[in-house]
Amino acid sequence: MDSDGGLAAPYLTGLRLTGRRVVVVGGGQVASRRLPRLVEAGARVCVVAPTVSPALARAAEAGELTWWPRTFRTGDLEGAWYVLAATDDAEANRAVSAEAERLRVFCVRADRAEEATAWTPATGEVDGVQVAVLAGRRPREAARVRDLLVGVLDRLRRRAA
Ligand SMILES: C[C@@]1(CC(=O)O)C2=NC(=C\c3[nH]c(c(CCC(=O)O)c3CC(=O)O)Cc3[nH]c(c(CC(=O)O)c3CCC(=O)O)/C=C3\N/C(=C\2)[C@@H](CCC(=O)O)[C@]3(C)CC(=O)O)/[C@H]1CCC(=O)O
Ligand SMILES: NC(=O)c1ccc[n+]([C@@H]2O[C@H](COP(=O)([O-])OP(=O)(O)OC[C@H]3O[C@@H](n4cnc5c(N)ncnc54)[C@H](O)[C@@H]3O)[C@@H](O)[C@H]2O)c1
Repeated sequence: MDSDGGLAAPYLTGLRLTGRRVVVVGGGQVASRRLPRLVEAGARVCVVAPTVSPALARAAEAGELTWWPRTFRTGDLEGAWYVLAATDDAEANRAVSAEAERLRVFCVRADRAEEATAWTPATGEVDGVQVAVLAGRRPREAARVRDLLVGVLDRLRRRAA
């Protein structure tokens, strides 16, 4: 917990992940939604999960990411620059988050945002302009505002063309 009790707004930044190890623990719906952006950003992604979605299994087969088909163990975060805890097991998410904290690696926790050191924005891109929206733990609002902004950027781009 940060010194202000978690009330300050997060500090927005852009992680440059090319060639850097990112560990995603869990391979279900939430991990599958977030994985494509991480791969596109050039991260060396390792997914740790006993089972993964068909899309993640295909990405692993294609060599786009590494899949360790087992539950999380202490030591799995070694060398990671960024971590996502996205299992459906609160105890596993807690262990991932605690290990990341110990290693001082920023970590998203899909089930308990107030205990995480990073949050995932709703993102979009138009012609090299990236948009990232956080709406104070209101993910549907974040996605709605992202869609509005992408729509505006798209109209501006078409008008300029
Ligand atoms: C924007 C987006 C980005 C992405 O995920 O890529 C995103 N969540 C999305 C969708 C979504 N999230 C949830 C549902 C199902 C329920 C529903 O429909 O409402 C759906 C819809 C779905 O899954 O379809 C439930 C939910 N979300 C969080 C918790 C836990 C908590 O708040 O403690 C729970 C309860 C879990 C539970 O009950 O266990 C937490 C977070 N979710 C965030 C991001 C972070 C900051 C957002 C901000 O500040 O604005 C934050 C704080 C941390 C993080 O996880 O990084 C993405 C839309 C992307 C898009 O549409 O493109
Ligand atoms: N933050 C968000 O945006 C958001 C959105 C929806 C749901 N959630 C929450 O996120 C969590 C994950 O949701 P989901 O829909 O992706 O779940 P899911 O059931 O689709 O996937 C869970 C994954 O976790 C893996 N897993 C289970 N125990 C594990 C362990 N010990 N080590 C490693 N992997 C393990 C499973 O093999 C599976 O791949 C849930 O707590 C859910 O409530 C968060």
